[in-house]
Amino acid sequence: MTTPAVSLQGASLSFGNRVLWHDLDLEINPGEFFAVLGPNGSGKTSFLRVLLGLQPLTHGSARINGSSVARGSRDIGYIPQQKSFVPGTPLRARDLVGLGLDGHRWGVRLNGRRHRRRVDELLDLVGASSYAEAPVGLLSGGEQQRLRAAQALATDPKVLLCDEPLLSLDLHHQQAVSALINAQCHEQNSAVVFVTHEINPIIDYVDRVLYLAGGQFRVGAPEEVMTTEVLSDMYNSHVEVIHNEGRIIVVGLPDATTHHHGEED
Ligand SMILES: Nc1ncnc2c1ncn2[C@@H]1O[C@H](COP(=O)(O)OP(=O)(O)OP(=O)(O)O)[C@@H](O)[C@H]1O
Repeated sequence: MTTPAVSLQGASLSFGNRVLWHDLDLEINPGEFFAVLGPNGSGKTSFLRVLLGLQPLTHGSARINGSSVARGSRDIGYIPQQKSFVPGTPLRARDLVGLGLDGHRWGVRLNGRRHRRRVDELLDLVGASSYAEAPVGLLSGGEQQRLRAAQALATDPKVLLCDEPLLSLDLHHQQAVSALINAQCHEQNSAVVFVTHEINPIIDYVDRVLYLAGGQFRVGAPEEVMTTEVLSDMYNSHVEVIHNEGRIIVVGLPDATTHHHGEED
């Protein structure tokens, strides 16, 4: 039996009397593309922070490849939610990607030429070759974001955690970066946990979703979770889900962050 890449047992996370999720049992397998969806403040980033070992659970346990979560795990690649590098950051684009390769401190260190070739390959895959030598602080938000994706993929991680990795990318680069993440998942057998507000750019790749809203969660295939019935129940308000030509359109979302099940508003 394969060890799950990610495993949560009886996991709950609350801040004060605010419950983000409660009693979550979940296993994510190697080679599975797992999307985490939900409105602002529903706990998507907190979910990644639990897996990164940065956020303790209120109850339950979280494991990565069979071991308790720990900060700095070499099994994990992470594309953080976008924050800009300041203009004076003393790194070129290729240095940033190279840091991903160098992160394998105990692994086989690539020699100079192979290192350079791999960095060039990754820069090319995210369409960043033309600005390889540019200081990162001078690049646009989307250009920086593509480098972060390349850096995370450089480590060939067993578990790839992505926090809104397509944010501020144009359509062409959204497609390129999501295809690259999909290849890491379905060809290299990494488990991908992909936080997003919008499922459509990755709809062809997603195996299962975790939908968080109003202190509740649902897990299942997109067609099981993204339905009028399920989302209306979670939001406690009528939400219409339209499936059209392979896309999912959700209409009439209330502000779920101010409504918490089990609480008096
Ligand atoms: N350390 C903390 N202490 C107290 N509250 C916190 C802490 N971390 C997160 N929260 C709260 O938990 C909620 C969930 O935050 P989180 O960033 O996980 O949401 P999110 O789903 O990623 O939101 P967004 O879509 O806006 O990025 C927020 O209301 C946030 O203020």
